Amino acid sequence: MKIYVEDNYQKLSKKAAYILASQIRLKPDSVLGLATGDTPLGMYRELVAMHQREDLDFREIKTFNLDEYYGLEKENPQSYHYYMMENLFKHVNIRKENIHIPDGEASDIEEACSRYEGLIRQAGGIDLQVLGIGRNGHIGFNEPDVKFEATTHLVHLDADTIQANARFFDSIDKVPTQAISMGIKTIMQAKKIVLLASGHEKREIVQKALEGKILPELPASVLQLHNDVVVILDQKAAGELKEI
Ligand SMILES: O=P(O)(O)OC[C@H]1O[C@](O)(CO)[C@@H](O)[C@@H]1O
Repeated sequence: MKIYVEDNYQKLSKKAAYILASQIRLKPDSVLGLATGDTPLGMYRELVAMHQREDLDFREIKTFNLDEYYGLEKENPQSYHYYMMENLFKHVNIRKENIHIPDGEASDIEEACSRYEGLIRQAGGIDLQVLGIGRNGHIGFNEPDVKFEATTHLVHLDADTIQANARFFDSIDKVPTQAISMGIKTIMQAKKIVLLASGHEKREIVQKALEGKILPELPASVLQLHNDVVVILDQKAAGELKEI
């Protein structure tokens, strides 16, 4: 595991964008796994700027997002479909048919999940997966007490996650209680993983995930078992690490 500690969020975002841009330039038909949440927003801004300034080319890129709320329409401003369109896809030259996000409106959930896994396989697997980390250690929407062998599936969100994400909704009772998420197995099959964390409130969970025991109670701890993980932190999120 390679850990970079950057001075601040802006530098973290630039570093992450640089790694993604290198992946895109070295392999223009890369398959990228993408994340939502506040943390990658700066990285997406940088990538859009690189596309506009330097012609960073997304034409052959395929993307698979980690997760989507279950029960929200794609057009809902709180959906991850909407987030990805607004923050990345509508600003770059990616082809619509190359964008994949779990279907939060699927009526046959099992079929939708296994189709998603099939599409990832058909694309040749994920070359580079971007991750954030939840305050409870979740990656994607894989909540504590996760099954490490799970692939894409329906998850029930933890009270902590619902609370944390309530800031994006009018009230807490509007936050969906379920989501479709890639599983830990799906994530661990990515060839390379880039984990981002920023801010004081992540410092304890980052320390436990990177330096503590590998436990289903802390889903992100499984990343210690992956052989190509780059972690990019700002100073605040790195504050509790012992080995830096
Ligand atoms: O970057 P944030 O907003 O702290 O979110 C952390 C994690 O929580 C989620 O937003 C889900 O709750 C994930 O998508 C994200 O990786």
